[in-house]
Amino acid sequence: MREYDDFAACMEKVSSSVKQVLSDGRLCLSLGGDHSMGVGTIDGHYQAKGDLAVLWIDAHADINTSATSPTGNLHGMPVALLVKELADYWPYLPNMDWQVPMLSIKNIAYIGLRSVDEYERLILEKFGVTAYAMEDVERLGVHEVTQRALEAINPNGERSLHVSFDIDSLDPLEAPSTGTTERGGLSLREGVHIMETVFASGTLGAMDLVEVNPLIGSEKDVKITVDAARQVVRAGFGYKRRGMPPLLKQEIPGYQKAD
Ligand SMILES: NC(=[NH2+])NCCC[C@H](N)C(=O)O
Ligand SMILES: [Mn+2]
Repeated sequence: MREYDDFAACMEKVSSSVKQVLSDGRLCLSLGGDHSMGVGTIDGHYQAKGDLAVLWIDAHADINTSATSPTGNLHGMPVALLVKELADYWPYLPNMDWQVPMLSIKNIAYIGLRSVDEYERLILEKFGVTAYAMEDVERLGVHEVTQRALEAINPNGERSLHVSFDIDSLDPLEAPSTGTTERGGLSLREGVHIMETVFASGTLGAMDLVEVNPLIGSEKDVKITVDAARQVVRAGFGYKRRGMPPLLKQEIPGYQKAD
């Protein structure tokens, strides 16, 4: 596993920071960076709120173990580290004793998949994971897919929702500055719609926005990628494309009473 020691040390800190923010009664937004970050953010969320629902929006399933990964890259493994159903498929991991896989694989749903490794596919099938790939977005439309995903993992809206949004879920035309682009992805509009639906559910506890890499691509590539990330995030926290009235003043300026 590449850069394992840094990962283990860093995630323990991420987990305790996220736990702290959520225990203070705030919402938590984590920006990345490598998607392996989800191990820390979701662990911290779980410790603060207990039973969670996780919406994983990604081109990839990120559910490889060290034994199935074709690359050894930790950003392809976070979901497998988090779920209890896969705990017995890992060797002993040094410096990860703080992390106990508590999440049920039944409480995770994917949207946007289009690059899934063979053993990842086997895992998704074996455990009946809720997974809406790009062909499902085409068939059902993004609104229906998002509603069904949320219904599957959080039917009563009682669980705190964690959204882990990988910018590579978007089409590389919309978000080129990321390490593992896959063509044929979500449009920015679809990404924004998913997050508007999440906001409307009133269940969001914490969100990750990951894999934005400003070292990849031209200045223009970086600009459109960061702007896409910004739009996705603000939709999740309540921004409306139809516009927002002023927060403080509710009178229209310039009014003069005719006499
Ligand atoms: N977060 C990501 N960009 N993940 C890409 C994972 C690619 C591949 N499935 C792997 O395990 O290496
Ligand atoms: Mn990912």
